[in-house]
Amino acid sequence: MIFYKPKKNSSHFLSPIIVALDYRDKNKALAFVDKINPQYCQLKVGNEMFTLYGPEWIKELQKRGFQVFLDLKFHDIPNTTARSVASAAELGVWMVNVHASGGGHMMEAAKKTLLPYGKEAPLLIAVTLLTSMTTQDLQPIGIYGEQQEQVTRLAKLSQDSGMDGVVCSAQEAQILRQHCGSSFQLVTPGIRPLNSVNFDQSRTMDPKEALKAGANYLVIGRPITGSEHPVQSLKNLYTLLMNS
Ligand SMILES: O=C(O)c1cc(=O)[nH]c(=O)n1[C@@H]1O[C@H](COP(=O)(O)O)[C@@H](O)[C@H]1O
Repeated sequence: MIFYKPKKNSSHFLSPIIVALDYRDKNKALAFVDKINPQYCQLKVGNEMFTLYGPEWIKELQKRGFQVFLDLKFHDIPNTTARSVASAAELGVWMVNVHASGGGHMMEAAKKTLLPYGKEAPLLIAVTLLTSMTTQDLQPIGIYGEQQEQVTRLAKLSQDSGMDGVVCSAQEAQILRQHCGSSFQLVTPGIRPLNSVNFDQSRTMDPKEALKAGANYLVIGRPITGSEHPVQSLKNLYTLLMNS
């Protein structure tokens, strides 16, 4: 099993699991977080919890030793996006993301703003095509062709614009490995262990298969946080991946 580096040039290694902390209630989130160990996973804070609880919530998680992926999917003009990414860096988060469809100028500006942070800069990741979307969803938004073509096009643009990696579905991991090489980070939501419900996700994959396909990180929310025993579900997944 391969472990992954937390920040560029760091000698510490991280679990491949990122748990999406999509809770409305902070106390419910803490009831889970306080029973797990940072060795098992990193934590992703998205729009729901950040809107409610802000930077203090990030600090609470960092105080407990967790690396935080701030998933606010910035998508704006280059100047605004760059300043937002710099604000994320000020929070000391481990990973932050933007939407690749914001374009090359936007991503380059975001990358440039992180230069002063050197080794302390968060990993900067671009979302390609949301894992809830299928080929049928593309035409109404003016994109003709297959989902995989769109993901590949945006992943290459992201790499050329200096991103450390992309968010994609694990279904595209293998092809992106071929196009983008081995050091480009592939962060894959839509992870669904056998017998779990897809909900609104379309492009899904089993966790072991996702790692085999070339994903670096597996983003997983409801199959863990919505399960009857979230702590046990996380530990089981960790053990499964470590023993594979
Ligand atoms: O950027 C993300 O994290 C993301 C991108 C994407 O394409 N698909 C996607 O599901 N996500 C996030 O990954 C998490 C998936 O959660 P579950 O579907 O509950 O496992 C959610 O927090 C989403 O916001």
